[in-house]
Amino acid sequence: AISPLSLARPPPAAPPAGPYAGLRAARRACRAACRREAAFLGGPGAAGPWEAALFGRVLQRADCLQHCLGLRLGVAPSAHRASHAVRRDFEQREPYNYLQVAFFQLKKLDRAVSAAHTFFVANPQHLQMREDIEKYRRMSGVKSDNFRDLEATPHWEAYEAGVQHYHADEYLRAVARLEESLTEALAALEECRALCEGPWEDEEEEEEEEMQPGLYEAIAGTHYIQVLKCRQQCVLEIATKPGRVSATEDFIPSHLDLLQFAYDQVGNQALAAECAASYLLFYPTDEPMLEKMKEYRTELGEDTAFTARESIQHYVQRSLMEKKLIYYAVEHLGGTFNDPDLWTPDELIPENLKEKHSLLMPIRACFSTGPLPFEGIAVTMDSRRMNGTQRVVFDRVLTESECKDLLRLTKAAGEAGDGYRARRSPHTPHERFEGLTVLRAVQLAQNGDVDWRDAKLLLQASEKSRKIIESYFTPGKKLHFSFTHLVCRTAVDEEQEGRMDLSHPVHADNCLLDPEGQECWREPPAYVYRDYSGILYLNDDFQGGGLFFTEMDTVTVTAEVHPKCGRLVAFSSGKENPHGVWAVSRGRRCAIALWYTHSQEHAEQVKDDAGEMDISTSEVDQIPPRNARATSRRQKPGSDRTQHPKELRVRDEF
Ligand SMILES: O=C(O)CCC(=O)C(=O)O
Ligand SMILES: [Fe+3]
Repeated sequence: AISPLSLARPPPAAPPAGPYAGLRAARRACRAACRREAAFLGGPGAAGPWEAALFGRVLQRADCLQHCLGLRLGVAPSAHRASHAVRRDFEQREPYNYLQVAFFQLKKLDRAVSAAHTFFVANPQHLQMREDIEKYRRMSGVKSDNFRDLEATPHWEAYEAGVQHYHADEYLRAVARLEESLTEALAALEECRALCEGPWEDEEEEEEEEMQPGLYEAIAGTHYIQVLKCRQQCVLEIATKPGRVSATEDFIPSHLDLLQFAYDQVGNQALAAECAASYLLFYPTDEPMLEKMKEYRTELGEDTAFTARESIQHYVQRSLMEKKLIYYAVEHLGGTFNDPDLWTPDELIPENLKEKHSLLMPIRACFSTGPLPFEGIAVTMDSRRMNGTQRVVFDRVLTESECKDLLRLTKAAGEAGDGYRARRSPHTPHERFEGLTVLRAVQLAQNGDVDWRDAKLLLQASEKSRKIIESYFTPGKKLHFSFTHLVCRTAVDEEQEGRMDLSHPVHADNCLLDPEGQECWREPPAYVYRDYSGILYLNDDFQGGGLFFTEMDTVTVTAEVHPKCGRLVAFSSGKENPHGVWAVSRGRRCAIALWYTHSQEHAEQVKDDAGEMDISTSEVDQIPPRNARATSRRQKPGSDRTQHPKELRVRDEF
C-alpha cells in the first residue's frame, strides 16, 4: 500500500508535470549534465592506459549522477531510488486515485477532477473510477477543461489526432499532427533510454545467475547489456498508449508509412519520397514502398537525392548496433532478449536464437502432435506473451481479399432487410450491432439475397478456424461448432463524446463472472458447454474496439489484441479468460465470433433432407444454391456449379 502522506503533497513542479514526471525530469537533466562533465571521449591528449582512463570516467560519471540527483530532489542520494513497486504504482498512476479522494475531501473539485481523469486515462478498465467520472461530469461546478491529463503523453495525443485526420482524408492536418507525434515520440524515447542508466532494483523478470561473474562479464553482462536491453524496450513504452498493456506494432515505421501517403496526397512528393526512403530503412524489401520510390524517381527526376531522414537513420543505426551487441552477449554469455521490433533483419539474429526470437514462425514448428492444418499461418502471441493460460493469436488466417468478400457479405445481408437489421447493441447505446449466423447466411444465399460464394466463404473461414484451434489446443480431440456468427459493431455518430462504457463488458464465455467472490459460476444462463472461443477479425479501419483480457477481478488488464484482417484470437472459454472489448468510437468493426464444444450434443447443426449434420462435417462444397438468383448476381464466366439440388433447411441455435 502507498502511504497517503507522501502522496498528498502537491506536485513540486508546475502542472502539467505530475510527481513522477518530476523524478524523471531530474534524472534526465542529471544524465545530460554528467555526460558533459565526464565525457568519455578522452581525445588524443588523454593520458594513461585505456583501462584506467575508461574506468576513471565511469566512476566520475557515477559520482556525478548521485550528487546531481541528491541536489535536485533535495534528498539524500539514496532517496531517488524508487523501488520497483513504487515505480510500477506511479506508472499505473495509482497515486492519482488517492489524490482524487483527497482533493474531493478538501473541496478542491477542479484538482479532484484532473486527478481522477489522469488516473482513468491509464486505467480505462477501472469501473469504480468510470462511475466517479460520470458523477463528476454531472456536477455543476465542473468544467470540461478540468478533465486534464496531468501526465499526458504528447506523442499519443498527436498520433491519435493525426490518424483521425488521416482517415478523414484531411491530409494537411494529418501531416502536421503525425510529424509532431514522430518528433515527440523520438524525444520520449530518448527520455526513456536515459532512465535506463538509473539504478536497478529487483528486476523480477531477470533470472538470477548463480555463478559470480568476473569483472568484465559483470560489466558487460550484468549491467551494460541490461542497459542496452532496457533502451531497446523503450520503443514498447512509447508505443503503448496510456492505459493499454500492449504496444502498437511498428509504431515508428507506421508514422513514416502514414506520412509518406499523406505527403503524396497533398502534392509534396519530395517529402513523401523522404518518408518512403526512411521507411525502407526498416523494411528494405517492402514491395509497395519500393514501387512508390520508383514512381517518385520518375516524377522528381533521377538526380534528386532520395535520402532518409537523419533522425531515422540515426535511430535505425543505433538500434541495429545495440541489437548486435545484445545478440552477441546472449549468444556467448547467455540470457535472453525479447526483441521488441518486427523489422530486425533476419541476418542479425544468431541462428540458434532464431526460433526463440520470433513467435512469427510457421504453425508447424509449434506442434509435434497435431498435423499441420494450413500453410502460411503464424502464431503471433502465445499464452506466455499474453500473460495467461490457453490464449493464442494467429495471423494470416484470411487474405485481404477474403476479408473484403466477407465484409461485403455483411453489407449485402444488411440490405436484404428481412429481419436482419442493425439494432442497438445489447451492450451499449453508443453502438449498433449486427449479427449474421452462418445458417442465416446460407438461407440468404439460397434466397439470392447475398452472393453464394461469400456465404460459402463464411463457412470455409469458420471451418478453417475450427481446424486451427482444434489442432492447437486439443489435437486428437474433436471440437464441434457450438455457435458461429459474423458480428459488426458500429459507432453511432454524435454519441461518442465523453463516452465511458465498453463495447462489450468483461465476461467469460462459459460461466457467470462474480468478481467480488472471485468466482465464475458454470450454470445457466451461461453457455456452459462452450469449451473454446475464437474471434476471427476482418478489418481494422475503426477506432477503439481492442479485445482485452483481465484477471478474475475484471479490472486488471493482462493482455490486449488489436483486431486486423486475418487475425484469429482463440482461448479457452472459462474463468481463466475473462475478456471484454473497448468502445468502438468510430467506424465499424467486424469479426466472426466462434464458439466450440467437445460435446457432440451441443454441436451447431445444419438440417437437410438427408438428416442433421454437424456443420463442421458438412461438405461445404456440396451445399448448393437453392435458386438461380443466388448465383446470377455476379456470376463470372466459367465458374463451376455444383449439381446437387438438395433442399436445405437451417436451424438457428443459441
Ligand atoms: O469481438 C470480440 O473481440 C470479442 C467478443 C466476445 O467476447 C463475445 O462475443 O463473447
Ligand atoms: Fe466473449
